[in-house]
Amino acid sequence: MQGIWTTERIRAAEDRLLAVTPDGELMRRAAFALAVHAAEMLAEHTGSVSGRRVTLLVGSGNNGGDALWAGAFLRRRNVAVSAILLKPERAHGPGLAALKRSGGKVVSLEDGPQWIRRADLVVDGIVGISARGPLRPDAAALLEHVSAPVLAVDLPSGVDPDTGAVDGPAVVADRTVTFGALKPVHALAPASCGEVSLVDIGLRLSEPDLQRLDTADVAAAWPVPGPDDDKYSQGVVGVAAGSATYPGAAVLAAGAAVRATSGLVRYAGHAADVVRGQWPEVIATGSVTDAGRVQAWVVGPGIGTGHEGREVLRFVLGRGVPVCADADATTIIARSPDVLDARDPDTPLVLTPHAGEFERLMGSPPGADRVAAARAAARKYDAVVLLKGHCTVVAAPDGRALVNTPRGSWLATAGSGDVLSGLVGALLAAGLDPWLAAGAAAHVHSLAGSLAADGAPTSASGILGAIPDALRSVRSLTS
Ligand SMILES: NC(=O)C1=CN([C@@H]2O[C@H](COP(=O)(O)OP(=O)(O)OC[C@H]3O[C@@H](n4cnc5c(N)ncnc54)[C@H](OP(=O)(O)O)[C@@H]3O)[C@@H](O)[C@H]2O)[C@@H](O)CC1
Ligand SMILES: Nc1ncnc2c1ncn2[C@@H]1O[C@H](COP(=O)(O)OP(=O)(O)O)[C@@H](O)[C@H]1O
Ligand SMILES: [K+]
Repeated sequence: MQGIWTTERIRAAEDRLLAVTPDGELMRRAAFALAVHAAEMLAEHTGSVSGRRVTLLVGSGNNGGDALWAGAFLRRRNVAVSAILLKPERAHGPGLAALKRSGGKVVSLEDGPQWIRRADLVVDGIVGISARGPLRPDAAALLEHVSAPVLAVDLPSGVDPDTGAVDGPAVVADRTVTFGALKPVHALAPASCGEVSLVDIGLRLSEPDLQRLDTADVAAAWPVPGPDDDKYSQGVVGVAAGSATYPGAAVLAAGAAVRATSGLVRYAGHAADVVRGQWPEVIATGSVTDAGRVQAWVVGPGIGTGHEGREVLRFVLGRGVPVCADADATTIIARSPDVLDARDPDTPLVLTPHAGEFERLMGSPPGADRVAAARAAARKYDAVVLLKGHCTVVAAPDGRALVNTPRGSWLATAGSGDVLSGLVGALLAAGLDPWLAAGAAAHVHSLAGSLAADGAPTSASGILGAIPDALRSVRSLTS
């Protein structure tokens, strides 16, 4: 697991470290690493370092100080460094002195645009973890002139450090070099951060506020059959999805369950014939009441939100096994919360809303702080909540939260959520902790999406077809 800490926690840890570190030492550690990355980017984009032009955007805090010191280090490699000071009277004193000593140039805010346009690389030192609200107009105006690659110091300015939300003009970085620990912005705003590099400056932090699964975590968690297993022992998953008019959801959710784990998948609903035709290995029946025993249910995609759907949901919630309630099932729960009375409070429930379904469940949209939103829903429903979106957040009622950072946006295609619910259900049936099941499913789902797309649009069927390759790629770490 990768740990992610809020800026409040990071600031407290920095204060502890600053108290036992010589003055300026931490900033120099940070800035040296920045300069190394800047040189690497110059070499990558222009073929050389010496003689290239770097322009620093320098705010009034330590983030600007990092940029100024990095500029001084770059001068040693004969880089032409110019610094635009947003508040000259408040620029970081020692950093500015170091830049001037090294032969770096300070240019006025008015002349800034031409220096930005001529740069081979722009270093964003406008704001770091003390940023508040949208970028101020003078900083925002400078960004209009940026066309060179951008290296962000600690985080891309204009993006909220704790939520990743963007409200107005903001830096879009090619690379972000961050110090001490990952902050929420790095997991929640991947498109603004670009490639993220973490530099160790010696910070010591305890339990993270947010986590991200490593491929190795997913590999370790994903169930594989052993010598003593048979088709039943690995957990049988039941899928209650689709309808005669909309059989696609049933085919996709059941198919994802088939591909996710070995063992057995049952289907119950009005699309039994179509599911059987597509997946002969699935045992399909017309109704949940005669589906047979399962160790987890996936319920909801395409079942409708009327009386029959409600009764199907009530039935599966009452079976005493984990349930992944998706799509129409989340809408039914929002409209008729009493269906949850059928649930044994000790059996796991995973809800997988997209933003619209979340709004139905909670009465308001997720808003800028999606982690807090998912946590609130998890508490309210005493369920694991997987909040879908570009970055998917998974929160448990006990407060654990993880984020799945996507590889592009290829998953934004019809039916893709049905594939995800099949994956979650298969992992629940195998007995995984529901929070980990949801996180691991989201991880493999997005990996399958990017493998299926491979640079061109894909479809839910494509994502489904790429699940084996995604699992092979994940598992290659363990073999
Ligand atoms: N501490 C450490 O150990 C280490 C810290 N390190 C570095 O320090 C960084 C944190 O530095 P920091 O705390 O000085 O604040 P920082 O983020 O630079 O902001 C400064 C000022 O910006 C302003 N401002 C705020 N919002 C704004 C907006 N929307 N638009 C425009 N301006 C805005 C506001 O100033 P104001 O003008 O309001 O007085 C605020 O005070 C951290 O990210 C890392 O890079 C590393 O060196 C490693 C060691
Ligand atoms: N812009 C995006 N980038 C990455 N993933 C996305 C994006 N938009 C949607 N997704 C993912 O695609 C899936 C869509 O699910 P859902 O909204 O239920 O669609 P459907 O109902 O068509 O199956 C979710 O896993 C979601 O996280
Ligand atoms: K920055």
